[in-house]
Amino acid sequence: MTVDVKICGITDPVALAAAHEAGTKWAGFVFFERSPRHVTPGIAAGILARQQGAMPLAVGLFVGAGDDEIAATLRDVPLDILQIYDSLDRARAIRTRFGLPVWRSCPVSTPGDLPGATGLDGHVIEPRAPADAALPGGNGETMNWALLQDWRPALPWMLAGGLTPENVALAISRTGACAVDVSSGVEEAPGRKSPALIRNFIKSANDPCAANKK
Ligand SMILES: O=C(O)c1ccccc1N[C@@H]1O[C@H](COP(=O)(O)O)[C@@H](O)[C@H]1O
Repeated sequence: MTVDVKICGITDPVALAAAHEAGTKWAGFVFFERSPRHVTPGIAAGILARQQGAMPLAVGLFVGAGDDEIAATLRDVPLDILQIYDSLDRARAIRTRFGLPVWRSCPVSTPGDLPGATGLDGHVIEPRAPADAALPGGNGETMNWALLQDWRPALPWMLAGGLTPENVALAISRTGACAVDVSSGVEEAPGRKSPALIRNFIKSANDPCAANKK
């Protein structure tokens, strides 16, 4: 079984090329100004334009964004999927308005937080950020994987939160995730992706024995 990987918070063409060559399925661009990985639509469009030939699916990450902001971004950037940090109703409205697949980020701290059949296209399952955190995600915090043990997901989902080349295989074996999402765990500094860490992460995610090597 191949585990699909999303490398989130791409800020330069070298990182996108490294992620693509290593086999990532999705490349995420963060359109949230408070993030150290924030890119403008112009920067994201420029990075995508530099990538020749085949390329990962482009995911745009939005936090509490209005329709005008999303529409303006889509005018410049050929996004394939929208990753939304907002209420379920708002995520559904965005899906209807823009006609693109929508993945909703779901902060999980109890089993009751796990989503059912929402009518969206998928969910990103991640830890609930502390109330005083500057960002709702991308904080390098790991969630309690045991919460997912008896969950029967109704839609595609990916596991996120504090994943690294060192712990991703264990996370997959504990949760049964078929897709994983990483941002800070493949960086050499906030907002600066490391091609070597990206390669190691994707390799570990697909090495069934890596969880036993720790
Ligand atoms: O990456 C960011 O800067 C970010 C900002 C605001 C919301 C979400 C963000 N990232 C997402 O958070 C999770 C986990 O990230 P990490 O691996 O723990 O750093 C992931 O879904 C990112 O896409």
